[in-house]
Amino acid sequence: MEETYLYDPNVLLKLDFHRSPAKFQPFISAASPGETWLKVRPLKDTDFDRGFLQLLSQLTTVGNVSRTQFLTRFSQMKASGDYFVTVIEDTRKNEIIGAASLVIERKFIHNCSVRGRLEDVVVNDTYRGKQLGKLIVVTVSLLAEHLGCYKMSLDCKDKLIKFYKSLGYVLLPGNSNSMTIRYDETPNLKRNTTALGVNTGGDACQTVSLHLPS
Ligand SMILES: CC(=O)SCCNC(=O)CCNC(=O)[C@H](O)C(C)(C)COP(=O)(O)OP(=O)(O)OC[C@H]1O[C@@H](n2cnc3c(N)ncnc32)[C@H](O)[C@@H]1OP(=O)(O)O
Repeated sequence: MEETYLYDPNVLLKLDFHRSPAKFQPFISAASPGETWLKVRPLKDTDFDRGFLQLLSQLTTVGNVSRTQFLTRFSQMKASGDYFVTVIEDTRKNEIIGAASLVIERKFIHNCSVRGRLEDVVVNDTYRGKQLGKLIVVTVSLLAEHLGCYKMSLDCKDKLIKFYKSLGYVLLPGNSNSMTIRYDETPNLKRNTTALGVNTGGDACQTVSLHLPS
């Protein structure tokens, strides 16, 4: 059966991992991830059967997504051209073990420029601590630069700030608050209003930006 990539996989081979401040020991990259059985590549339409959604459920609630729903969303993302869902596969097991998404946002400002947002970063818990988190985040960060983004940002919990700082992301002074209004919970305007902007310690999110050298 023919498989479809979300985007051109060859673009990942062009990324220069020496541009990243991340310290890889030993050195690895998307083109050479350190093991013959590891593959860094764009999401494929067949990854429904490689445990992609099960992996995402280690990050947040996925729900009961059917194959049809998955394929419809995949087609929409591919048609838009602005979604770069990137995965790490353990080819021995035919299983997706890491993922991160770059979403391109098109702007009028800065001469109709584009910026990137880093979303949905996760590594299978049995594979953590082996540089794969760094590998997948650096891959999509370099991809953002390659695609012409003037900056990339992300929201994360406080405990991950150190991780993202080691990859070049910084908290911008006076401009690192993440604010959210949720529409998927029982409507309760008073509660939502109260929650906005309140620092809830370890669960609070921070906005961290990567400014790419010009
Ligand atoms: C923008 C977003 O999507 S934010 C959401 C991030 N995702 C999650 O929280 C989902 C659950 N967590 C995970 O999937 C993983 O822990 C990840 C993706 C955060 C990290 O994956 P790993 O493969 O373990 O990362 P990796 O091995 O590259 O570790 C890099 C460094 O970050 C540190 N680190 C990794 N995870 C954590 C954590 N949860 N808390 C604190 N430090 C961490 C490691 O100790 C390591 O430090 P070192 O280089 O000094 O030894």
